[in-house]
Amino acid sequence: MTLVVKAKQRLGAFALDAAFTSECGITALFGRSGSGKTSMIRIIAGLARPDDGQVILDGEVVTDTDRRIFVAKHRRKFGYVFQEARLFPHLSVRHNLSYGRWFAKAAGPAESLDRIVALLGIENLLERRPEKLSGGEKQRVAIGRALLSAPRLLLMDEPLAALDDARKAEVMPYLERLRDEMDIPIVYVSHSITEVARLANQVVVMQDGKVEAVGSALDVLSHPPASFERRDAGALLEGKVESVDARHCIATIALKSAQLRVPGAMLTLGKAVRVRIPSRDVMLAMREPEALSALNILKGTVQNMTQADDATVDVLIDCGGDIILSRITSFSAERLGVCIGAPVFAVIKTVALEQ
Ligand SMILES: Nc1ncnc2c1ncn2[C@@H]1O[C@H](COP(=O)(O)OP(=O)(O)OP(=O)(O)O)[C@@H](O)[C@H]1O
Repeated sequence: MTLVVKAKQRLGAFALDAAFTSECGITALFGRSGSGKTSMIRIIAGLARPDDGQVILDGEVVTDTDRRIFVAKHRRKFGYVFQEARLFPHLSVRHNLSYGRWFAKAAGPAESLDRIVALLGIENLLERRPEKLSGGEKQRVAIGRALLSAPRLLLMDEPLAALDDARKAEVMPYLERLRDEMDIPIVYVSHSITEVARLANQVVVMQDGKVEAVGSALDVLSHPPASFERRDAGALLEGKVESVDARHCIATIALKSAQLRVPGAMLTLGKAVRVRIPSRDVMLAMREPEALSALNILKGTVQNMTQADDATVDVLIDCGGDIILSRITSFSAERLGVCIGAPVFAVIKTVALEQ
């Protein structure tokens, strides 16, 4: 599946001028509030016409301003999930789901209700009305309803933004299953680095109506573009659970060549996981530190250094093919003599497991 989007649109004082191509899996549209993510998704959905642009899914043109093609939104057979679940309050969960299916009849073979219900873990909710569901449960039903309409593409606009952290954590594994088990491409709008780090295969970073960076999640997040909130900068790495020390609740994750220890006794051996290491949580040492409480100290070589406005330096460290980012003050960089090519030790204070 390939989605090609090119769009120019003037919205009051705001000018959208963005283009990207995405392949299968989850493509995250990521960026600050007002960067143009929703405007972009509205154009893909057919909820808005660009002044100039194209939307092409797998070779089928659904918008082309030059050729005056604009397929109406209900004929695009795209599914939508919004921030609010928007379920019918007077219908049970089962009937809300059937509503999605009813649309699918025109669209082609529908996914089996049982499969979707099991995928989203909503078996026990089928007879309930939406008012008796938690926010996370409502959102899972909304996703189920969208999937049952047999969409060719699923558009999700901040689907977790209205949920608290506990509900977000509840829904996230279902989104992962959706990504891994359903053959439906997803465009996922978010301004949460945690969601993007955990879910996205590809990331399109939006800034002031333009695409600032595009690429695999691992690449884009580990080489953060200028617009990234500085607190969001960090490395995203993939690895496998190599061993679990149940007594100490510590798992060892094997990366390309480095190993990381992370808290977590419940992990399955061999499971593929992602870890995110915020750059502000990585200190540098020029000699191997001893007797530290930090679980992870990686040896590497400085590959690049970028000076920021606030008297800090982002240091890119190559640890045998695993790239770690460290943010230190310019003062520390000078005092330690950190320079490109220097051997260093990265002392990692926290590792977030995005399993
Ligand atoms: N119909 C409109 N008329 C005028 N300005 C608009 C219109 N729609 C959107 N805008 C402006 O376009 C800009 C981009 O809005 P958009 O909703 O696409 O951003 P976003 O990245 O999705 O933001 P958020 O994360 O806050 O939802 C904003 O400055 C918004 O005020």
